[in-house]
Amino acid sequence: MNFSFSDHILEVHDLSKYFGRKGYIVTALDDVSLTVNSLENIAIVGETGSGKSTLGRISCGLEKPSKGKVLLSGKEIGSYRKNELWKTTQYIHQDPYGAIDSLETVKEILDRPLRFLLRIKDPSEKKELLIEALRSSGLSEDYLDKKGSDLSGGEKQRILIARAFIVKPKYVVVDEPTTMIDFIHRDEIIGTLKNEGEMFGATLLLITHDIMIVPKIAKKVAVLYRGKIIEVGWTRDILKNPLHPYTTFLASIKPSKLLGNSKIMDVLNNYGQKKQNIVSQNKGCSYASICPLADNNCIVNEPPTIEAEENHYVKCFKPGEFQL
Ligand SMILES: Nc1ncnc2c1ncn2[C@@H]1O[C@H](COP(=O)(O)OP(=O)(O)OP(=O)(O)O)[C@@H](O)[C@H]1O
Repeated sequence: MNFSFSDHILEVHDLSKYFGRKGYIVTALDDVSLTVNSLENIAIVGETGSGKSTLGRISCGLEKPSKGKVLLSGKEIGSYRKNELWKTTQYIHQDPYGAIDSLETVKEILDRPLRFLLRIKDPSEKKELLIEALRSSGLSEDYLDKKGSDLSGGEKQRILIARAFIVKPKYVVVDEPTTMIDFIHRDEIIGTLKNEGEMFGATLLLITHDIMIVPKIAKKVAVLYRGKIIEVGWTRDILKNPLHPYTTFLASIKPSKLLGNSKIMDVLNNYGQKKQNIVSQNKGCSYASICPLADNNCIVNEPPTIEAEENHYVKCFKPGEFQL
């Protein structure tokens, strides 16, 4: 499935990733193709284990594909020098608690990319960049001397955002930015990410379980299910008119303000658990084992990818037939 734009920041072609685990192979990604235009943020949604982080990590060079290729700004990702790669792309980790050393000061954390990637030595230039990075992520200069242990989860997340954008990357992968954050701070973090992307001219790839935050930040969305893209298109089209039964299910979850992310994840994970009682299939649609519409054709044959409306692709024999 190829969602095509001009001026591509990212092109993923026929990407597969296999992990060997305890004598058997896990297919984390299965023949994924995706094209992302510059400055058009994309969200990758799907349940636990669907391959979102693997796709994000490969797309910014943190992991190597088993098959296929990735072009970043038109250049094969494997051919970047390390220094050049980390000035072009950054990855914001999903766990701000694990990613920030509690003994380091904010100044030390933010200084590292300035020293090792941008090679900035002049102290006044450094200070200016540090303050700019803090301000644009919603924190004041006073944070420079705070230690990791002094920061709340939301503040840690903002420091990770500041650290990523301080090098002015063109492409940033943001892995589950709100999972470990209080529900009430979720929108603020999403707003900060969106503003930073716009301010620094970076395209974001947002990885999330939570389809509700997608329209706040991403123009496009790709839905992953068991390592395959099963639907991709403009966010507004997919939320208004989901065509794959799985996307229909995702789009139907309307959390109240009282529901936190963990609750949404529980719903999705419980839904995914049903799979475990069903014999896994090698052929056919990967969703057939739990799809309410599946018939013998879906079990035996792999569904084609069709363009159901302009720039709205779905991999299903019965697009749009499932309603909740
Ligand atoms: N380093 C690894 N070694 C072995 N298996 C892995 C590794 N990384 C991922 N996997 C497996 O690949 C599959 C996809 O994992 P991935 O983390 O990409 O999914 P995800 O959709 O991001 O899940 P989550 O939302 O829980 O982070 C899973 O079955 C996972 O167990």
